[in-house]
Amino acid sequence: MRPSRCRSHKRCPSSACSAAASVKPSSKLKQPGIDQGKVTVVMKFGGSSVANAQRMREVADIVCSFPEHLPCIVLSAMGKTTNLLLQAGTEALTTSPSSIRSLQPLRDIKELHRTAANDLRVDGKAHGEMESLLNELQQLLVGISIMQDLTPRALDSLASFGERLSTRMFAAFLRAEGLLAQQYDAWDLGLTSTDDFTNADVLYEPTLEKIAAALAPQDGPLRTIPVVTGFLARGQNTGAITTLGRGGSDLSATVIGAALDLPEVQVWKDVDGVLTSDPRIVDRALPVPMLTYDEATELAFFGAQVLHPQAMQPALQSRRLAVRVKNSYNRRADGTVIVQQRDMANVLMTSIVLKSNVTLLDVVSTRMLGQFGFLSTVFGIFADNKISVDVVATSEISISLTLDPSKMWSRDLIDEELDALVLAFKGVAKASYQRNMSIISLICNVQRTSQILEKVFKVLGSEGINVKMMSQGASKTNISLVVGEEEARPAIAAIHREFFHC
Ligand SMILES: Nc1ncnc2c1ncn2[C@@H]1O[C@H](COP(=O)(O)OP(=O)(O)O)[C@@H](O)[C@H]1O
Ligand SMILES: N[C@@H](CC(=O)OP(=O)(O)O)C(=O)O
Repeated sequence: MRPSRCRSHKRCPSSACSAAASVKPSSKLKQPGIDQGKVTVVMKFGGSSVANAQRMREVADIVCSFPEHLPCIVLSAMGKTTNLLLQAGTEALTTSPSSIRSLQPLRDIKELHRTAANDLRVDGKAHGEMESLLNELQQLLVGISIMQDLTPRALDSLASFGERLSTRMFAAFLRAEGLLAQQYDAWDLGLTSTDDFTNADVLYEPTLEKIAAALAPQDGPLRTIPVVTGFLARGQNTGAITTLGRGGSDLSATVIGAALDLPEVQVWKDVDGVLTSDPRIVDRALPVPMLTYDEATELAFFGAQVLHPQAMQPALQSRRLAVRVKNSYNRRADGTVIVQQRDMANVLMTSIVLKSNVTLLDVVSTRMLGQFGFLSTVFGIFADNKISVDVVATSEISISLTLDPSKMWSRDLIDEELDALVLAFKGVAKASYQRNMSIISLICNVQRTSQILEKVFKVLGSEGINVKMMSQGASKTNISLVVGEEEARPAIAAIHREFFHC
C-alpha cells in the first residue's frame, strides 16, 4: 500500500513517505559492477534527481545498490539550472556588461553549485574545473550583453553549462567516496548531431560507432564509471555545442544504450514511472507497468513531459533495449518498462495526455479542385510555409488540422502569421482558425475503439463537453480529441475517473 498524501511519490514532504527518508552521507559505497569489465547498464538521472548535494548522495546510493552492474551514468543539469541559464541569457540582453555578475539567475547558479560542491567535499581539481566553467559562463553572458544578440547557437552554449557542471561535480563526489569514476562531455564520446541549434537531431551513423569505441574496455577490463553529460552534442558541420531539445538527456541515455547494445536503460525521475495522466492534472494518476516504444513515443509527442519524444528512436533500432522509468524518490516502486511489444488483450486505456495552446485550422475547398488536387494543394501550402501539423481530419472537401504555433513562430507574431496563412489559401479554399484549443490524446488500445469511444463520449456528454474534432488516423495507439482550452482539464479528469476509477 502506498502512504496517503503521496499517490505518485512525487517529491513529498510527508514524513510517512519512504520517498522523503534521507540517506546519510555515506562512506560505505562499494564500486558496482567490479566483475563485469564493461558497461552493462545506462542509468540516467534527471534534474529533479540531482537537485542538490543530498540528492546526489541518494543517487550515488542508488547506483551502488546495483552491485551487479557497471553503469554508464547520464546526468541532467541540477534542478532548474537550465531554466536559470536561459533566463540569464535573456536578462543579459538588457543588462550592461559591467552588471552581468549581479544578474540574479547567474548568482543562483553559482550559489547552488558552490554550496553543493563544498557539501560533497569534491577535490581541489574539480573545484577548479567548476570555477573555470562558472567564469566562462559569466564571460559568455558579458558577450551576449555587448553583442545585444542571443542567437540559437549562443543559447545552446549557454544551456550546456548545467550538464557540464553537474557531471564534473558528481564524478568528483564518487571519487571522493572512493569509487572509480570519470567525467565525459558528450562530444568526448562522439555524440554528433545536426546543426539545428536548440533542437538538434542525433546523427546515428557516426555517433553509435564512436560511443561504442569510446566506452569499450581499453587496456584490460573496464572498472571506471563513466559520468556523461545528457542533452548535449556537437553539430556535424559547425562543430559547435548543440542541445537535443528540452528533456534531451533521456535521448542521450538511450543513444548510449543502443551504441553499447545493452538490454536496459534506466531513466530515474521524480514520479513512480509513466502515469495514467500528468499528475499535475490528475493527482491520483497511477503508474503504468508496461508500455511499447510506440505508445511512449505518441505519449511524449503529444505533450507528456515525462519522456523526450525522440528517446525511443534508438530503442526501436536496437529492439532489445528495454527502457525502465524509475523514481529516485521512491526506488522501491516498480516503475514502467518500455519494450517493443506487449500483450494488449486486457488493455483499454493506458494514459491520457494534454497538449495546450493549440490552434485549430479549418480549410474548406471552394470546389475548384478535385479531392486529390485539394489535399495536395493544402499540404503544398503547409510545405511552403514550413508548417507541420499534429492532428488531421479530412472529408472530400474540407480538412481540419491542429497547429502548435508557438513551435513555428515567435509568440509576438502568432496572430499575424496565422492571418498570412489564411490569406495563402485564397482562391483555393476558405480557411479560418480558432486559437486556445487543446488536444487530449488517448493512448489506448485502438483495436477496441468502439468500446473506448462509447465510454469517452458518454462521460463527456454528461459533463457537457463538446468535442470539436477527432482523429484516429494510422496510429495504432492514439485517439486525439480537440476541445476548448478551458474544457480540457475537466474532460481529462472525467475520462480518467471513468477508465481508472480514480
Ligand atoms: N504521464 C505522465 N507520467 C509521469 N509524469 C508525467 C506525465 N505527464 C507529465 N509528467 C510530468 O513529468 C515529470 C517528469 O519528467 P521530467 O521533469 O522531465 O523528469 P526528469 O527531469 O527527472 O527527467 C513529472 O514530474 C510529471 O510532472
Ligand atoms: N537539462 C535539460 C535536459 C534534460 O533532460 O533535463 P531533465 O532530465 O531534467 O528533463 C533540460 O532541462 O531540458
